[in-house]
Amino acid sequence: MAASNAGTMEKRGSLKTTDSFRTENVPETGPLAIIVLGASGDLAKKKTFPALFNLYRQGFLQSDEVAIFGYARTKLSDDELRDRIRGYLSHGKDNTEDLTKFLQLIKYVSGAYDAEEGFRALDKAIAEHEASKLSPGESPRRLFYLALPPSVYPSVCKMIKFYCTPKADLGGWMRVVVEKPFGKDLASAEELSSQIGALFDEPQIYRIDHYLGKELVQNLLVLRFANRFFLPLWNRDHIDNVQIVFREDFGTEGRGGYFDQYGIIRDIIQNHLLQVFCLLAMEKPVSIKPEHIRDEKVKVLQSVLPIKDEDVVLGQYDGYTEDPTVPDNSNTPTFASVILRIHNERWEGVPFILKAGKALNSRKADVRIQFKEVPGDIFKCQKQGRNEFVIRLQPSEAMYMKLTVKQPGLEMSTVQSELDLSYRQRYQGAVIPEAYERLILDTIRGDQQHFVRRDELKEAWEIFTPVLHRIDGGELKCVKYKPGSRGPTEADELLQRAGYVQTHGYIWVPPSL
Ligand SMILES: NC(=O)C1=CN([C@@H]2O[C@H](COP(=O)(O)OP(=O)(O)OC[C@H]3O[C@@H](n4cnc5c(N)ncnc54)[C@H](OP(=O)(O)O)[C@@H]3O)[C@@H](O)[C@H]2O)C=CC1
Ligand SMILES: O=C1O[C@H](COP(=O)(O)O)[C@@H](O)[C@H](O)[C@H]1O
Repeated sequence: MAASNAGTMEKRGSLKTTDSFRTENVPETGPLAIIVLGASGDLAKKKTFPALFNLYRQGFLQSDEVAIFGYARTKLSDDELRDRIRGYLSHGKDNTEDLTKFLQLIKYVSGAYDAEEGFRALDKAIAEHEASKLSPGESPRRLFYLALPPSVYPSVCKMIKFYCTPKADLGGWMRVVVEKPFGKDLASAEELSSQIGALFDEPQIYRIDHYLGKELVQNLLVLRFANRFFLPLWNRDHIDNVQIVFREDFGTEGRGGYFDQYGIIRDIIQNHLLQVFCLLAMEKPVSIKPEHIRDEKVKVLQSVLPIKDEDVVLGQYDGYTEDPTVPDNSNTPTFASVILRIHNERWEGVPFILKAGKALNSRKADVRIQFKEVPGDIFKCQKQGRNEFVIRLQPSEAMYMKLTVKQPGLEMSTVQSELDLSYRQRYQGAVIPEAYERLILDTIRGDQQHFVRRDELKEAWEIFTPVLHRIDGGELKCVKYKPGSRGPTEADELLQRAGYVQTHGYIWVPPSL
């Protein structure tokens, strides 16, 4: 969030659990400890601490109840950790009062991820904070954020369960946020789920997928179920094909070692794009309660047919293997286009094309719903293009409908135009929160709506595991593409085969203010 937006932010009162979303019978107030495990790492400095700072600036975290603890193996003093993260919070304005006060809330404890000593020291530091802040009738709240490689989740979860659980007589809660990738395939994800599930109940586990925290992703259910327009059209009778696309204009720079073990399907498609897919394709939930929404997501995932090889295109950009941490013979895809087909009454025959790539020609993520042609084309305008509803998730959040209108003037000719809802123009001055900010706030409030439930994750892995095993086994190969391009031409051919008809000569330009 831009620092310049700070002026438009409202200060909020102390955190309260929202009744309509309450998942546990928890006390609403009491000292709050946020523990960032892996505090020395990349995610912590780039996302977790900035999100916490933004929550603090907006008054969602208050000095009289919150303390933040960083934990990692690296030996650091409190001040050294603060100096490491300062630059990621300040946006160039180094010593604002808010920043200085926020940094003072942070303490650092160093220790191993599998030894009790460090976790006992962490527990002691948290307990001191709680003892100093606890008032009668209140209970401590502990939020553990695992900004760590998944390989250490089991041991870290054991340590926090055994050494950092608040004393039973104090009540309160403890919640654990785990990052993706949650496993590498169905079997490993299930094993990890069992290990963590043996220690914590499902309402304590927050499997984060930061795409679920993006403004326009959160808008999808509202769009679909609060607008009469869409209700009758959102099905196989009217929709021809759906694309969910993620593009990045940079490669795996600095993350090659991690990326090569996972690839683009595990990094983006199996989680981020599949979550968007669920929200687009699921049936209407009974209510907006987290469990009702997640029940519907599971159902639609269960209706996805096995992926066929001919519905997959894999790519790897030229130069990817030049990274010294990537093997020369790597078959890891940095690009993939995969068609999902749903076997149900609403979607039979409608391809959902999920496409993601690194080192492409642009950075954007959007959803493109292409409608079928109008029967009985009396204006002979079919060639000009089909109706499309496009949801631009990022950057420049927007949604627009491509439609055919009469060209202004004396002639009766038609032209493609759009109904455009560009957020920057329509909601001037509004602050769109960072995904992590929103999701951490949800965790504090006990709202699991935007987190992935265990059975949902299992279904997601069921869909992709056969393809992933075939890639890992070298049976499905990547084609090369040029960095800075659209990706492999084979992906465009796949799209055409799926029935997508491109509108030539039409480009949507985000309106300027
Ligand atoms: N970075 C990003 O942009 C994103 C990351 N994620 C996920 O978030 C989690 C953290 O990511 P990120 O911060 O990039 O990871 P890092 O590689 O930066 O690791 C975080 C910290 O974990 C410790 N660590 C690193 N490797 C190991 C290891 N093999 N064994 C034990 N400890 C280790 C290090 O701390 P120390 O040595 O001090 O203990 C390190 O500072 C991962 O699950 C990642 O997939 C998800 C989305 C985006
Ligand atoms: O989870 C991940 O997401 C980022 C892209 O996130 P965005 O919010 O900037 O779209 C991606 O770069 C990274 O590879 C992946 O691990």
